[in-house]
Amino acid sequence: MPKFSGIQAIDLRFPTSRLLDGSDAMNPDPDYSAAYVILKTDDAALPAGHGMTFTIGRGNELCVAAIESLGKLLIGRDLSEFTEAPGQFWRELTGDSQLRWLGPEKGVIHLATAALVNALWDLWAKIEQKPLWKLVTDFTPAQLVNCIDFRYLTDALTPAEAIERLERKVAGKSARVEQLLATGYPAYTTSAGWLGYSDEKLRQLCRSNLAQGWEVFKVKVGRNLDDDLRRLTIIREEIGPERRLMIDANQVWDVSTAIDWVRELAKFHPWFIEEPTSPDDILGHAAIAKAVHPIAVATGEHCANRVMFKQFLQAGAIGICQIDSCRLGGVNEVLAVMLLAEKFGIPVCPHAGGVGLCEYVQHLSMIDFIAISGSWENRFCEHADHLHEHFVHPISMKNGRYQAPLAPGYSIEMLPETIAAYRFPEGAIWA
Ligand SMILES: C[C@H](O)[C@@H](O)CC(=O)C(=O)O
Ligand SMILES: [Mg+2]
Repeated sequence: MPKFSGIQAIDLRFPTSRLLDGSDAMNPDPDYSAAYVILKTDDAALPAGHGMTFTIGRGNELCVAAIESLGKLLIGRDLSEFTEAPGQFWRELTGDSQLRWLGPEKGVIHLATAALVNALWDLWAKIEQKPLWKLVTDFTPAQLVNCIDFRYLTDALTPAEAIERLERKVAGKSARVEQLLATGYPAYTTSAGWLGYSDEKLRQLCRSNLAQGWEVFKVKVGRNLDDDLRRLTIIREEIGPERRLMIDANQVWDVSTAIDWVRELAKFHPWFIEEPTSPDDILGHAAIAKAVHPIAVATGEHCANRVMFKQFLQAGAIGICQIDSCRLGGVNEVLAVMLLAEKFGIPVCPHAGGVGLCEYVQHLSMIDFIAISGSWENRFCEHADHLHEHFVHPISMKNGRYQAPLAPGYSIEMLPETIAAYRFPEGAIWA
């Protein structure tokens, strides 16, 4: 049986702040970055697993160090320990008694968990010669549930209930695979509305995105109310009154400011307000949700773990669940949150963009559609048009929809020339 034999953790940074791509009210100058992992086994005939976690620049080196510390737990273990009991393996990786003190299951150590766990899944899917979404949706309900650590969840969802809920979706799975392959998964774009872009650039990008077939748009708000009113007027002029529009404040407001500000913007009919306040304030989100109804409240890109998501759902604090492929501890924990969201009847609209996040989350939305919620109604996977050229198997979009990836793996492997050029600080881009 192959054993894990080596881990390489690499600091990759992309200078996106130079053009203010990705800028918002809280993060004015992000340099999209990846703490990138290559996971090897002692079987030279097997491919390597690739994974990454996402940061916005400074501090990426902390994730690299955490990946190196956590990665030592894998070395010498059999690959089959992961593939036969993925949930138990995940618990062991996140449960190391000394490393766990750094979280538990939050912050840098959990970002590192995501990079390693995602590399494990990439490796498994490559060995099975399937894209990740197909690997997971081919599981029986019991196999899928076996991927999840249910500790801290059973007051909301037990493994037995999860299996029973998944069983209900089995009959329609193959029809949904056909539908997905025929049309792709619905998406929305954030590319037009970064906060640092000029009004003219916002207008031009709305036009070019409409021409490419985009129907659903998200724009950044929250730094200055007059700017928001002007920018939302522009975007409504361009996309019209009917298309869906969402707004994202990236955590800048107190609860009462959020309520007042969103009421001022309500005339633009946003579908949801994203991250209106601290990502840890569950009751604050619940208060905002009540006050701004029927505008939904969305959060998740900074939601640390499945326990926090459980409470957001139990408290009725969110109308949209934004799983994040790198903030949660990789595929296993994302599956747990998607099952919880299904139980509470809340649509999953993953956070994406950054670098690599679109490549990852397309698989997760497809798993949700085929095997978990069985629906794409009111569900859109985020898209942003940056840095896809760096991937061996980049996303493919048509008419604002993600086309199902067909290459084996989790679509996250980067080109060797990218890894050489963007390595921080020694790569040519940074020299
Ligand atoms: C700093 C990131 O670009 C952030 O603005 C992304 C985000 O909030 C989103 O895509 O949503
Ligand atoms: Mg956001």
